[in-house]
Amino acid sequence: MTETFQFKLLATDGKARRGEVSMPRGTIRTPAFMPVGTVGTVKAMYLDQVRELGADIILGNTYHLMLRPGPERVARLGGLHELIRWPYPILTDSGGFQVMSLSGLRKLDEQGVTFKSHVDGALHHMSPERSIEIQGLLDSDIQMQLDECVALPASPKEIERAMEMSLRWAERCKVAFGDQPGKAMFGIVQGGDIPHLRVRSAQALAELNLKGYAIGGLAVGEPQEVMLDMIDTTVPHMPFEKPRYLMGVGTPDDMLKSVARGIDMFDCVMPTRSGRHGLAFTRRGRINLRNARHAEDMRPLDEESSCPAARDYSRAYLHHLIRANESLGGMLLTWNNLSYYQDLMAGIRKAIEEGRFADFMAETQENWARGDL
Ligand SMILES: Nc1cc(N)c2c(=O)[nH][nH]c(=O)c2c1
Repeated sequence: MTETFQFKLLATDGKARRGEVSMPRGTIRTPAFMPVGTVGTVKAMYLDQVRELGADIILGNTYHLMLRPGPERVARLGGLHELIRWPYPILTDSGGFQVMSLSGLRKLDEQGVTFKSHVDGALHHMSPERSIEIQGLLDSDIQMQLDECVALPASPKEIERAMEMSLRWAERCKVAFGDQPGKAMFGIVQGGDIPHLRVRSAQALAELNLKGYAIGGLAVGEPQEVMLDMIDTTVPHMPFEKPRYLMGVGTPDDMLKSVARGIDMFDCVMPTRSGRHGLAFTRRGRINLRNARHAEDMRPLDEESSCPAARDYSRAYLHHLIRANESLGGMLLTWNNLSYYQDLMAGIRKAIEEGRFADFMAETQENWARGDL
């Protein structure tokens, strides 16, 4: 651990990178998957379980936390780490993405976003400066700039407008963040599915000399090949020596293919949300435990797994719990899924260290294709 924010590259294998982000609250081994701790909890998990599975960092959603318990209250209670009992790094998003997807958006202009809370209908305004202020009150370790993510498909004019405003907001967020040695503010590359706008955004953000950079505006419903094309377009214009974070991604296959293109950090609700709905991720692909074919299958999800949820419970029981809408069903499948995601990231890191990432990727995809155990 260090008193400052540092990123160092330990190994590369093709475009894949093995690195470490060192911060006062801990070290993040990259490539890293960040479980989403939406409202100060990784849903259906105890945070010590999340840590035991290998998570070095979790994500908090600024939109949800600003509505309740509220940033000033969290600050009075000692900050988010103290409140939720997670002493390791936390990354917070800016809130803008969820304002635009969850709230009753009322106005979006140069000053920021004005919206009605989905909780109580109260009116809120969030400027770039307020977003950074809120993330500071939460005592977030990695803070994201406020940006505007345009849902695809969208017109080139609309995508360019949003990208240029996001660049201006990035400059305002940098000023508001100031100089916080043990913390970082990341910029977010926008530009939709238009290559020259992606390049413009990445190059302009690089000029700001921020501590890390995210690729936003993807995982918003576009086909995987479009996402991968935009990663290929954007990464060469992102600073090589800074961490690269692909927001909202993704499935295990998305992450493998993105690591192969030079991405270091991921977050996604996929393992937690789909676990609560009965979907299990395993080394032999996905298993939907709602399916009647599991009703009398006494096999575990994966007897070779180190996770008790995968090794010690039958598919029949998991099927029963999910069909009965019992909390334990979502708890066990969330536990299994986060275990699988973290095991996959650990396998990726080791493969890059040993110069065999391409073989690891091919073997992993072959196992998925072989189907259920
Ligand atoms: N898929 C995405 C998930 C996200 N949380 C974000 C975000 O927070 N900001 N900007 C983005 O473009 C974005 C995309």
